[in-house]
Amino acid sequence: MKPSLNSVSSSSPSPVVSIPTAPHSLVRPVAIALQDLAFSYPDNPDILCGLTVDIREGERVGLIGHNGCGKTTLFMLLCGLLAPQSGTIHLFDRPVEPNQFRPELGFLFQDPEDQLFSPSVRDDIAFGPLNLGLSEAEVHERVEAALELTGIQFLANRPPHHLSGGEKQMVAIAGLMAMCPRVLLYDEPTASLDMRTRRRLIQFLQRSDETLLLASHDLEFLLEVCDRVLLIDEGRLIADGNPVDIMGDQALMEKHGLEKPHSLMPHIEMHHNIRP
Ligand SMILES: Nc1ncnc2c1ncn2[C@@H]1O[C@H](COP(=O)(O)OP(=O)(O)OP(=O)(O)O)[C@@H](O)[C@H]1O
Repeated sequence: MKPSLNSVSSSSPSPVVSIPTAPHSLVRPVAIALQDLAFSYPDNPDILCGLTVDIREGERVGLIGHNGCGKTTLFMLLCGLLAPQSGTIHLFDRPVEPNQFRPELGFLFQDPEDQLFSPSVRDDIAFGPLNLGLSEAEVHERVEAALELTGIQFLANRPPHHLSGGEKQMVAIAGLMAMCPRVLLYDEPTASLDMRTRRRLIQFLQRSDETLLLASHDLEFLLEVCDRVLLIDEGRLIADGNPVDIMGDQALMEKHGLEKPHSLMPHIEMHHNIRP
């Protein structure tokens, strides 16, 4: 199917490649609503310029774009760690306020070191639920459930700072899951994972019911997990829709500094030069 060119925002100067995703996603309530979002750092202007997009509950959305296009910045805005210069962000119909804790939102940082600090993995996972004011029994239940969900029971008593990068990543994910968030932001979640752990994460995300927004340069990973992709460049939404159609569009991908994933390339027959 060829992408159709539709303008999805009246303030957007150029058309956005808009490719419909599964129709059932249209009837679910909106989890994240961005309206004309604009953001500049003091010494770095126009990181985001009028971004408008709705993400519905239960969608698994990949966020793609070249290095420095503003993916992590967008996540920090969604968490209220940064405030937009203009535009609005709503999470389940309530505006996101700067520095306001929203337990329904979880953010996996690009570097898991940034979110692990307790003496043991179990304590680390318990930290968030304890701060929600839950009873000891409820905290215990959530920690055990998160350990099981992520398959890291064997790490429960280890100090987080003695773990490998991939193990730390899974502990950080367990810590998020123990908060029972409805929306999860994952920033480069496969960056330090080996093939087996990456596969485990893919299966885990494929089974998850939460709304997911995943920023990644691992396009094969996004193809396996996501039902929708947003391509951003120069602070704007360039394409929005079906992952295979967007990532399979070589001209579109190359124009925005990306490469069509290998699995979407036409099959190339390999000829082995075998000498008798
Ligand atoms: N605190 C800051 N002050 C000034 N500029 C910043 C700051 N943080 C990030 N930037 C710049 O903002 C731009 C967007 O950065 P961001 O980290 O959001 O990009 P990204 O899309 O997540 O990149 P990557 O794919 O490399 O992780 C980059 O040019 C970056 O150098």
